[in-house]
Amino acid sequence: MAYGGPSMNPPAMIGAVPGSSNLKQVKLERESELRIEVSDEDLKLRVVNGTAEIFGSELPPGIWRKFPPRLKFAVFTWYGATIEMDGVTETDYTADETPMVSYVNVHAILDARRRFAKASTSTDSEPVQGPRVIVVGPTDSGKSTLTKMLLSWAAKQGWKPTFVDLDVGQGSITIPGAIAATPIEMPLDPVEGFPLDMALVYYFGHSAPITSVNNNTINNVELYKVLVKELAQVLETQVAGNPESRAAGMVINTMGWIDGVGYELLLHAIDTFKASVVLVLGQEKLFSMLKDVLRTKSNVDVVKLHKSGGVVARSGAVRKASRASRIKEYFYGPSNELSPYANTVSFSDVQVFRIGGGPRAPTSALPIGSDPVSNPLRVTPVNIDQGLLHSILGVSYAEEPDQIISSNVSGFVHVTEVDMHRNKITYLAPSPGALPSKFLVAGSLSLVDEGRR
Ligand SMILES: Nc1ncnc2c1ncn2[C@@H]1O[C@H](COP(=O)(O)OP(=O)(O)OP(=O)(O)O)[C@@H](O)[C@H]1O
Repeated sequence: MAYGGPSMNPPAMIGAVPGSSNLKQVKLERESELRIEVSDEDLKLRVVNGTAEIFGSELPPGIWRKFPPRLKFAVFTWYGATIEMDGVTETDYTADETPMVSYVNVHAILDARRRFAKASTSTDSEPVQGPRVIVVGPTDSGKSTLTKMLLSWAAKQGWKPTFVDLDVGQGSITIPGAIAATPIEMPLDPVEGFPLDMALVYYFGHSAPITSVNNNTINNVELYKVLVKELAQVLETQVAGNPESRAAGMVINTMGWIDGVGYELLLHAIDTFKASVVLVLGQEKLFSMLKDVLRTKSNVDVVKLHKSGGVVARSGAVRKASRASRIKEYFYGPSNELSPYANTVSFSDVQVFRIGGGPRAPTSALPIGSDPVSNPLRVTPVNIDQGLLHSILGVSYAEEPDQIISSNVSGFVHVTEVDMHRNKITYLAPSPGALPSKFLVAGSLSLVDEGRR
């Protein structure tokens, strides 16, 4: 099997379907895929013949599915299929060189380990832990995509693995700026993505551990580590009481930041989650560094995998736009089918906090002898004023302000109006009614509301 770089074959088209200018059929040979970037309009697609899957999730035969604008995905077939599309794509081409066989081989090994762990549950006093897989690699190496495949293939076989998302840049469970985990009980829907109802979410509040806001560098590396630890500890307790989820293990997605502090954070995540399999996508250097540093740990396997030629590289601007659309998706749904609820409350009904000392103060602005580095874990009340307009705030489950760092959030609100005359704040929330808590957490994430997409 050959895999690696892109192989752009002219679409193996059966041709336009008579009677409709936008209908076309594509015949896919075994182990090939149709790579699609949806244009600015929805695309409809169905499997006419054979079987095909999108990132590990099988498409039901004959049924039209609608894919929203700008979605990038591949329809892969193991044994051959005919696909029908209705609509105009930005791009679509078939590729027969994919790393899918190596990915499914990894799945087979994980499956065997899950079975071994499950069998041990009933016999051993110290049950074996199922595989804890962490997917690492540079930006745009296909980490999220491989994560989805491994989860969907596992769920298809009846496992309920836990998905852990540490990528605050994209935030696939809820929104960017959050780290979260959720059990996966069914293959993932290619449009809806990850289920939200059982998610355990911590709000970090920034799109990267070190960010720049209004030309000020904000270093929240400590906070990131603390939240990763909190999440790991809670999952550890949950898994300890649940043999099914312990045997199924975890699949952990990480940020594409792999140098310097980013590398340290990867090691921190590997250690904190006690990862047993490290999958390194598309980078020789990272692979050998990790292999070397983890060589003394006999229970950790470091595996190198090829990046798929279909992964679409995104510029900084595209990433920013995709973060904004991810946040909109949280409030409006993937196909703009939901309506968030607007609520207006008095300033006194809520308390907003920020974690960390904000930007570093220049030494010259501080009293002599004082430390220019502010406490990275300090929880400070925030005055409600126009500065909060457009902010995305996490609704904390904390009962007291000093529990804010260690508390998960019930969801997010988007501040759409701050009325300084009436001391009222208006926000959008995904569900109606009063907020489950009055403690709100602010970070540097915001969304300038352009209304519905
Ligand atoms: N085989 C493929 N064909 C078409 N599109 C693909 C394929 N694989 C991945 N993509 C698309 O490429 C984009 C980037 O992939 P993905 O999000 O998996 O990369 P990543 O490494 O997780 O990115 P990040 O650096 O943001 O974490 C996504 O939009 C994904 O749907």
